[in-house]
Order: sequence, then structure tokens, then C-alpha cells
Amino acid sequence: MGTLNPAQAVTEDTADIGVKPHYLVVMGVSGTGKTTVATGVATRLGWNFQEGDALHPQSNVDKMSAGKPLTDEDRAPWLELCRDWLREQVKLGKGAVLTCSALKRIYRDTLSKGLPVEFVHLQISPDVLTERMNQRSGHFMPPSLLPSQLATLEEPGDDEPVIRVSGEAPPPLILEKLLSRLRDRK
Ligand SMILES: Nc1ncnc2c1ncn2[C@@H]1O[C@H](COP(=O)(O)OP(=O)(O)O)[C@@H](O)[C@H]1O
Ligand SMILES: O=C(O)[C@H](O)[C@@H](O)[C@H](O)[C@H](O)COP(=O)(O)O
Repeated sequence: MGTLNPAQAVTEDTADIGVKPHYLVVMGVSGTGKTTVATGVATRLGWNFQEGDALHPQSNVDKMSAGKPLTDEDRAPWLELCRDWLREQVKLGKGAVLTCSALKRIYRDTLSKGLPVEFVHLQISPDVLTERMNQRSGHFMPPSLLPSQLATLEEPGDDEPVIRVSGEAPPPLILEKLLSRLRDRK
């Protein structure tokens, strides 16, 4: 869960002009900054926001809290709930952003099948990730799960609907970069 608020540091005059509704999944391994960036986008553009972590069944949270990686089977019901939320948002039509690690291609295909969903992949080095995970408090995900998260990640291919953004800059800069990429995407 992000504690930084990128939206605060953004000036009004560069606001959301020219950004049409999108249905974004901010993806990447734990600690990448998904929550921080996604809340910034949602606040700035007035889009609906869903924290994907909040859709995990308690059994998944318990498992991750105990330092055990999730399996495909564990993730299946969670991905269905994520997809249900996205489908509902597309019906509403005003733009929305979900955080979801979406580590494997098959998970992303499940989320986006038949829906105009785009993935925002925050790219970040393992060293920065480790530092962030070690500094974050009050979150169920232990830093010890990072190696398995990184091993599971299948980078999105060029044939996927993906916007790649470096996750290493300060949050306000990441947000500006992403908004500019969204303005360019029709
Ligand atoms: N761009 C950034 N620069 C520095 N720290 C960040 C950045 N983005 C997020 N953080 C911090 O890193 C930690 C993980 O961020 P978070 O948004 O919770 O990631 P995720 O949702 O991907 O797990 C939090 O403590 C957050 O405040
Ligand atoms: O698929 C998974 O193994 C989990 O979903 C994981 O990737 C996710 O990152 C956790 O929900 C931790 O939450 P944060 O991403 O907020 O750290």
C-alpha cells in the first residue's frame, strides 16, 4: 500500500486534458509501486480505483503472510474477481484503474479477454525493490517472497496491450510520464 501521494505534487494546469477513459491494470511484482501510481492516476483523473490485494481470498493473504508463494490455483478465484471488477468498470464507461500483479501472460489474458484493458508495467530493478519492501510496514507481503515474485514474472510482450513506465523515478514524475503516454494513446 503506497504512502506517497503523487497527485499532490501535480499542478492543476497540466491536468487531465486529453485523457479519454482507459481501463488500466497497474501490474508488476510486489513493491513495484502499483498502489502508489494507481491511486495517483485515479485521484488525478477521477477514475474508479480498486486495490487488487483487497480482492484476495483470506486464504491467499494467510498464505502470503506465511511467506508461501501462491499457485495458479490460488490465484484463479482472485483473477476472476479482478476481471469482474474490470468488466463492471467498462460498463460504467468513465475510466478505471486496478492494481494486480498479473505476473503471468495467462493471467493478463484472463483479465483482458474481450475487454479494452491495458496494462501499465512499472519496471524497477530488484535492488530498489528489495529496499522498498524492507522499508514498507503494515503490509502482509514479506520481502522474502520477492525472489519467487521475480521468478514468476513474465514480462509483457510487444503483442500485449502494455504501457511500460520506469517505476524508479519519484511518484509525481511517474504519474506525469504515464499521463502523457495516456494522452498519446487514443
Ligand atoms: N516511485 C517511488 N519511489 C520511492 N518509493 C516508492 C515509489 N513508489 C512506491 N514507493 C514506496 O514503496 C513501497 C511499495 O509501494 P506500493 O505502492 O505499495 O507498491 P505495490 O502496490 O506494487 O506493492 C511503499 O512503501 C511506497 O511508499
Ligand atoms: O500474485 C501474487 O503472488 C500476489 O498477488 C502478489 O503478486 C501481490 O503482489 C500481492 O498481492 C502482494 O501485494 P502488493 O503487490 O501490494 O505488494
